[in-house]
Amino acid sequence: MEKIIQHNSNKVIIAENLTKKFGNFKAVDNISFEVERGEIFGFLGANGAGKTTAMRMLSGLSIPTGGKGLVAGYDIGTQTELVKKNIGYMSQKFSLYDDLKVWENIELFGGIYGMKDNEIKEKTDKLMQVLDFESERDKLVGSLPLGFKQKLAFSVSIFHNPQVVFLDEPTGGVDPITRRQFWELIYDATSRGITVFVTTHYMDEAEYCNRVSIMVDGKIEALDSPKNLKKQFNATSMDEVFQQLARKAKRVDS
Ligand SMILES: Nc1ncnc2c1ncn2[C@@H]1O[C@H](COP(=O)(O)OP(=O)(O)OP(=O)(O)O)[C@@H](O)[C@H]1O
Repeated sequence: MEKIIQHNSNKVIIAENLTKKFGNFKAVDNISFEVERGEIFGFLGANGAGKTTAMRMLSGLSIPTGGKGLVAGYDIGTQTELVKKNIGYMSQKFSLYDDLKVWENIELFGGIYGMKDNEIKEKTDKLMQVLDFESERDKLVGSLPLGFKQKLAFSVSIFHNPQVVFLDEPTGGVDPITRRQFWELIYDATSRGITVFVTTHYMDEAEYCNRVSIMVDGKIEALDSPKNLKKQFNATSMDEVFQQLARKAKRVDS
């Protein structure tokens, strides 16, 4: 099937009036934005703002009820299998198998993405070195600390070298030092041209992004670099920016 965006296009994600309704309720309400290749794009919003719903649409896991989107050059409404092949995805809910060993998880996901056995083996060796995980290779993933699991899950999500990776609260529940180590892996991925689209509730992480959008009740209320957003909202931190916008939310969610 013909690609809609040219290979040399620098826009890896394009959302145009993207909307998702559940019955009459607009979980995602007409959002538009573009993300450039190699960018770290932070996708912020209070609980229930619509982040996960939007991210699931962009990942080919849920069909929009309105508007359109292109991810890695493919239409998220009609080419979901191609979208899924060209992206990585990591969330707290969709992650590694606890009852498989580290190397077995890598082999499994590499295989799902159509990688050849020798390529998987070679890259696994390299990854174990980079993560300093050689002594964990034969351990069950379920026995690893959460921070280790998150680093491994991220590495597995980009193992097939996708154009873009979607991370839904990838560092939930770990301490700031472990989160910082995780972000080193993110920077390394972007230096190899992988685009990172990340949701987080941690405002220190928002500061690490090239640009940040903030959703309120299904709509994008602000979108710019952390520096410009602070200027625009006359704030000293992203936390302050976020608080000013989140206060406007009418939607109540658990
Ligand atoms: N399948 C569904 N059917 C009906 N309503 C839904 C469905 N999925 C999500 N919603 C609602 O859509 C809204 C947005 O939910 P979503 O999970 O996208 O928010 P979020 O910004 O990711 O929140 P959180 O930070 O809590 O994960 C919420 O009000 C939620 O209850």
